[in-house]
Amino acid sequence: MEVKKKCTAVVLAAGQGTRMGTSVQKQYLELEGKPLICYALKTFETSSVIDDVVLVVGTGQEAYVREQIIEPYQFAKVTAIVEGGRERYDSVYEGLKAAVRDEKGQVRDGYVFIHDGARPFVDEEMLHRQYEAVGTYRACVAGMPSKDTVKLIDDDNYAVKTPKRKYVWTVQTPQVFENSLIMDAYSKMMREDCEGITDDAMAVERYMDVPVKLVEGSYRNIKITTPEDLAVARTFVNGKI
Ligand SMILES: Nc1ccn([C@@H]2O[C@H](COP(=O)(O)OP(=O)(O)OP(=O)(O)O)[C@@H](O)[C@H]2O)c(=O)n1
Ligand SMILES: C[C@](O)(CO)[C@H](O)COP(=O)(O)O
Repeated sequence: MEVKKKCTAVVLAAGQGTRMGTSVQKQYLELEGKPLICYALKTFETSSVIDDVVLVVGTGQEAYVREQIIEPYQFAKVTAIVEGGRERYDSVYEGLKAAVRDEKGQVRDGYVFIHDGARPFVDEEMLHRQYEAVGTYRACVAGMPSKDTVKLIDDDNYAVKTPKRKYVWTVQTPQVFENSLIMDAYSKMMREDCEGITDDAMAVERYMDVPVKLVEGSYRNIKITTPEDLAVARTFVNGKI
């Protein structure tokens, strides 16, 4: 029987939530009785795939997060809380450094699941699909076929290209990688060029000779970005759809 590889989730909660426009950062907004970040953390806590969690928070927020999130909700799998950086990729890199190294500082065998704390509806089935896929492909990201036609535009908003819709997926998190692959990709990227990087797969696409596999996520796995997303999230939590 194959031995299960260690899986660490890096959960990102160091963003400002500018597009949400609230004084409280969106990951700590209350969603039907508990902070939004608790939904993803609970899924990882109860998952049979995820062994431990590194939580990436904003500067100076560690005590707040311990007192208001980790302790009251008993998230025992959160073994490290680290401070993130200015851009999402800075935060991911901080999380990765804490997630993939052993006591001797070597990158250990295993997989890392990088997840936006602002996506509350990651689910256990998705984690299983990704665990299966990463064993084969080394790099896999959750995504779904685009429901809309997508246009590439120029700086003046003129359409320049319309890709065939069957080839267009919108990408989500978790984005899952072999530890050594994503560490190599991120280390190179942080040294060389992070321009325009908006997801983790791009680090592998840009710096490693390994194709990234898209794995079915879920249409419920939305990122809470603007106020209308919160209304949808409430509907999901209340089981109305
Ligand atoms: N420097 C950053 C930026 C983002 N994130 C995290 O990355 C996820 C996805 O980012 P996004 O939705 O863009 O969040 P924000 O950066 O907070 O939002 P905005 O761009 O509207 O400010 C979120 O869980 C966010 O907390 C992070 O940890 N560190
Ligand atoms: C990683 C991501 O969630 C995939 O859709 C997304 O790219 C994050 O982007 P944002 O600019 O931080 O919202």
